[in-house]
This record gives sequence, C-alpha cells and structure tokens, in this order.
Amino acid sequence: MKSTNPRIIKESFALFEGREEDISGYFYGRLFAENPRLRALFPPAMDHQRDRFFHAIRKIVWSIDSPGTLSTFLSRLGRDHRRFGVTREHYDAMGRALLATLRKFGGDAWTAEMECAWRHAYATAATMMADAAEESSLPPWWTGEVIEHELRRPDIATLTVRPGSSLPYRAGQYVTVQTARWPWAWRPYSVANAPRPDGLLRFHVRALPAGWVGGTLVRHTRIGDTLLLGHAAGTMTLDLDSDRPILCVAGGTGLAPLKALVEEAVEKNLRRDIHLLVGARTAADLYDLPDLRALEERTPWLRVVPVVSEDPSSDGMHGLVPDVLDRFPDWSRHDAYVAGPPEMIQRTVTVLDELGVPADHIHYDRIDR
Ligand SMILES: NC(=O)C1=CN([C@@H]2O[C@H](COP(=O)(O)OP(=O)(O)OC[C@H]3O[C@@H](n4cnc5c(N)ncnc54)[C@H](O)[C@@H]3O)[C@@H](O)[C@H]2O)C=CC1
Repeated sequence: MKSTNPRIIKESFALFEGREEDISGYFYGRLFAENPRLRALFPPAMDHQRDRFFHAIRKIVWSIDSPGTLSTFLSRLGRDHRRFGVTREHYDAMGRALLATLRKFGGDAWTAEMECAWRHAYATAATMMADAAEESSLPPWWTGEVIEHELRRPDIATLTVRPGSSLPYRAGQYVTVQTARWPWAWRPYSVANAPRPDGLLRFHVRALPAGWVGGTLVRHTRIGDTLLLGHAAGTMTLDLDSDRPILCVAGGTGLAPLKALVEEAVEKNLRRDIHLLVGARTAADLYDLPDLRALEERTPWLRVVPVVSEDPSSDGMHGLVPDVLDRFPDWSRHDAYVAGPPEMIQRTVTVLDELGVPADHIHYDRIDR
C-alpha cells in the first residue's frame, strides 16, 4: 500500500482497540440497514463473523507496512469471500459502512487526515481482494462427499470426505466446512492427513454444546452426505529447510493438524526425531491413540506420548500438556508445532519460551472458529 500512510493507520487504530464487539456490531448493522440485500450473504447468527471482521481489520493494520504479508493475506481473504457470494460492488458498500463506523467510534479524535488514510487503505485492500477473487482459477468452494464417519467418543467423530475435484492444501492447514443443515455457517477444521494421491480429507470433530456445525458433523451426518469445503488456509506447515528435531504438542482435537504434519514427515522420510505429545482430559478421550500407535510402530524416529489431565488413575503422564514439557531433557533445539484450545496454545508457547525454544521455531495458527 504505497501511498497509504501506515503510521496514521496504526496510531488511529488505537482508538478502536478494546471495543471490538460494539464496533463490529455497528458496522454490520449499518451495512445491512443501507444494503438489506447483503444480509442474505451472511450467516443468521453473526457472532463468529463479527469476530472475524475485527480480526481481519487488525491483521491488515499490523501488516500494513509489510507488502508481502499483506498481499498474501488479502488475496486469500478475497478468494475466500467468494464462498459468501461477495462481488466487487459489495466492497464499495462495505467501505462506506466501515468509514462511517470509524468516524462514529473515533469521535472527536477522528481527523480528516485519518479519514483520508483509511479511505485510501480500504480502497487498496478492496481492490487487492477483488482482483485476487477474479483471477483465481480455483472454485469458490468444493463439494465433498462423506465416505466414512466414525463416532470415536459420544462427542467426537472422525470423518473422511472426498472432494468433487482436487482441493489443494499443505499438511497442517485448515479448510472451512459448511453443512446443508446450517447454510452460510462455515467452520474451520484442520485436515488431519497429509495430501494423498486420492485427494481424500480426514477431519477430527468435537461437538461443542453451542456448536452448530460440529454438532451436525458428529451427530447428524451420514455416509453419502454432501458438505461444502472452502479454501485451505493457515501457516502452521512443516519447515522443510530445517533439520532440527520436531516437537508436536496437541490439546484434544487440536491433534488433527499435527497428525497431518507427522504423516508428511513420515511420507517424506525426513528422519528427524519427532515427539508427539497428545493432551486429553481422560484416557478415554485419547480418541486416536490406536492409529497413532500404529504410526509409531512403523516409524522408529517417532515417539507418541499421551498426557492425561483429569484422570489420575490412568497410566502414563499426568497434567495439562504444557505443564509436562519441563519433564523432558531439552527442547531448545527443536522446531515446535502447537494446536489445541487457545489457552493451551498460549500456555505452551510461554513454557517453550521459558525452556529456551526461539520464538521463530514455534509454529501455531490462531484459528477463528
Ligand atoms: N478439530 C480441529 O481440526 C482442530 C481443533 N482445534 C482446537 O482444539 C481445541 C480442542 O478442544 P478439546 O478437544 O475440547 O480439548 P480439551 O479442552 O479436552 O483439552 C485437551 C487438553 O488440552 C490441554 N488444555 C486444555 N485447556 C487448557 C488450558 N487452559 N491450559 C493448558 N492446557 C490446556 C489439556 O492438556 C487438556 O487435557 C478446540 O479449541 C479446537 O478449536 C485446533 C486445531 C484443529
């Protein structure tokens, strides 16, 4: 964004931090009031969408002076928005609503200089998104047929899905999934296997109490059902230039992307020592252990370590998975990959930092669910 003023954008963004909910609510309220037809493009419940909106704005602001990062992010966002049916004209309406929102929440501190910087930044971002969407040779979404559905726990299922045509992704990435039961509700799930010649995708899904898509996938999905799948995203992929040993730390179904990474390392025969720590509440919640043990059996340089947090009578290691890391000799030379609940990721990153793992050797994605 050449002639956008990054300093003004970053400084003025401080006016809005901490008021995410009100700002996103006002933005969408205003957008739909002025453009009622746009409402149909979005899900009935807007909570996740509102979070995503602010997250996207924050990410744009933070990377506004890193053209490479920004263009990768905006291009992906633009391609991805095709699944909502968003076209070039819609960006103008969104831009008007965004500026009106910033003006309102900026209050007396909002200046003409800020207005000009944001107007320019938005126009550039919208052009990048719309161009990327139009230039993409990939479809806006894929259909996928469920060919296996296995209930591993009352609230956890593994699914295998066959996309209608090849869906490109790298091990460790996630795709968004929509079920016929909840049109427009897209929820991200990591692909739990490395890319395969037959293109099949496996998912690990937990049904959460208020989770529409997860509940449907676990309890109301059968073989032969059709799902919609969005583009792959996420940066937690294997660093293939590194020869360091690998530490994977999984919490619950956060195992999915890590299993894909381990599979990729095994398929490529990387022969870098891998420790896979699998955190679960109870021994029964270790829903994928037999598969992991089979993989371990075939792979002399892979060690799978179950860690149970709420079941002191079970065999093996006990504790929250980040809290057992200091019971091992030394992780400081490892590349670390972390996935699970957000608090678990945060704690694991802190502990790894304390144990001397350099920040740029710790990989994780913050997925907006
Ligand atoms: N299904 C998927 O494809 C993916 C799911 N995820 C995320 O992984 C999470 C999985 O959740 P559940 O299976 O319900 O896990 P869970 O809540 O049952 O926790 C599993 C283990 O994670 C650790 N843990 C949990 N909370 C912790 C905390 N506050 N501090 C430290 N350690 C903690 C503990 O070792 C615990 O035994 C969800 O947040 C999901 O969004 C992440 C990536 C992919």
